[in-house]
Amino acid sequence: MDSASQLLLLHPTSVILPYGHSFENFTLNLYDMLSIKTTALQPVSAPHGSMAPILIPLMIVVSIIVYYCQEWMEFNVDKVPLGPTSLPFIGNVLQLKSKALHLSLTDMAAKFGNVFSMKLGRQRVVVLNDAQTVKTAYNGPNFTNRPSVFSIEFFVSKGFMACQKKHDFRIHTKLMKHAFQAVTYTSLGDKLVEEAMDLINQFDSYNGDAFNPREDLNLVSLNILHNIAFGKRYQKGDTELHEIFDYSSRIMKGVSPVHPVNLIPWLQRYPNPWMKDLSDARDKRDNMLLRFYEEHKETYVEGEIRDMVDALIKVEQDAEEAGDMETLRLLSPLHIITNIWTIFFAGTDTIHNALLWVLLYMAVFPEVQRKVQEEIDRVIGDRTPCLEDEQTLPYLCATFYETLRFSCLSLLGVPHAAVCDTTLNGYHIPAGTQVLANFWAINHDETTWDNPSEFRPERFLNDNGQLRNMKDFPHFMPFSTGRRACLGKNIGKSGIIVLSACLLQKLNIAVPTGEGAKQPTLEPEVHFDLVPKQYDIVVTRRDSMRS
Ligand code: HEM
Repeated sequence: MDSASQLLLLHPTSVILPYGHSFENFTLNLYDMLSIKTTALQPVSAPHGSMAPILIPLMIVVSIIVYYCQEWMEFNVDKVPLGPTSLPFIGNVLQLKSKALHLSLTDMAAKFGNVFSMKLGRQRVVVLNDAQTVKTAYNGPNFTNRPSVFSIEFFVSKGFMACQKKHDFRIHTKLMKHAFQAVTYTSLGDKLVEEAMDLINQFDSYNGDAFNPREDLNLVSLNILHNIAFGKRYQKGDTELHEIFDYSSRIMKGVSPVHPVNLIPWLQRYPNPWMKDLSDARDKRDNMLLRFYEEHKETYVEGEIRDMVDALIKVEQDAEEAGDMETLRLLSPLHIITNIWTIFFAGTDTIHNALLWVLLYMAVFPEVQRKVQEEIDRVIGDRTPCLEDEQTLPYLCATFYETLRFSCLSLLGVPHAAVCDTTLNGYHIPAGTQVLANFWAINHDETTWDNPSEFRPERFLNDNGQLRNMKDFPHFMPFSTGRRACLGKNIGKSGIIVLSACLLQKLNIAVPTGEGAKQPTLEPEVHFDLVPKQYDIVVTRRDSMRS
């Protein structure tokens, strides 16, 4: 989620971090807020004989007592999931290691149980730490909402992401699935190969010197998603690409839960620089995407679906012919571009992040890379890889799954919210409470995985080297589960597998060697997702190695 979230993604006043939003920034911002509040509370020299010197400390003490009585009631009377004692204003933020959020949450689960709660700022958030509980919650009807956050709704109010009405959400989902299917059956494979070939040429240009692949992979993932969504791809330096980067990064900052407009609600109603910046970014995005939409309308040819915009124009025309006003209501140009942009935003960062992990693991685990290449040579040979090859490359598929499990790039998924007052594992969860799944704990659970701290694609294969049935891994859900599970799962999987096949057919990836070479670490950086720390690799042509 979230570019979105990091998807975008997307989340609230309080406390959901958007995809890609650094957790470190989040905690720092809370400290800043706190220092502002404490400064604001400094008594300004009280007049002689005033009661202020006694009253203010007394009020503070009473507030603190009331705060802890409320917390005691929540745990012992309301029976919300147990959790660590919090501090007023900042909640449990100080107990979370910003550099190892996944470990902090897992430690808390060991202490308070697989369903625990904590406070982020003033909001109580419930964290689910085992596969069965996540399935119970996410596969049922009571946790299908997303938390409500002003700035997220500001950007996606016309789309499925912020939709809280069951009926409308169902229509949105049907439309989105339609858009995805249309793209999967058109030229997805060709688009992936085109990106892979450009990337190989780009890597060639480094002539075997060490380099950081982050920017190149960013462009590749943006191009894949933009091409699927709007039928356009870019070269480094294109003006339109800069505009996209510009408004996307402003939107990313804007959807942060600690953005001033989320923290101080009256800012949402009066003109101020923060609201102006949000409006400006939204206008730039909408103007560009509405232009793309109009261009598509003018050049649309019945029966030829070039991308998601065409797919939804077709549904729109079909609905017009059938007089289906119910569907048309959610197919205005603004609905169409908002939904497609959300998918673009959600997919770009996750693909980027997944590719970064794949390249890192290939460099650090050369034996795995060798096995992947041996399979590609045997099955594909010199032919250009295509979408259908996914079925015949079990070792590469297993490596993809192991990459998702081991890196746990989607650490907490996208936050859910309770639709109504409900219960989970005997605990009371009030309506609107945010719920997070700790996928790191699930992917590294020693009771379900054999030696989870080892990177071993073979765990997904049977004795004949074929992919095991995914039913053997009911605890593995890298794309989450239930009605809000990842919509781009197939594109994500095919995208990474086809790109990896193209790259590893032609290239060897290694860690830099020699004096002063920077060695990569497998430790992640905690954004909302888990992202590899900056690293360098060395890439050489396989054919040049053979000759
Ligand atoms: C390896 C790549 C990917 C992984 C690991 C991944 C994982 C996830 C996860 C864990 C969620 C949260 C689901 C939940 O809230 O329960 C999610 C949501 C989502 N993902 Fe992905 N994702 C990937 C790629 C993509 C791509 C390529 C796209 C778009 C083409 C995409 C679009 C979305 C959307 C739109 C949502 C929000 C769905 C909703 O709110 O109903 N994802 N993804």
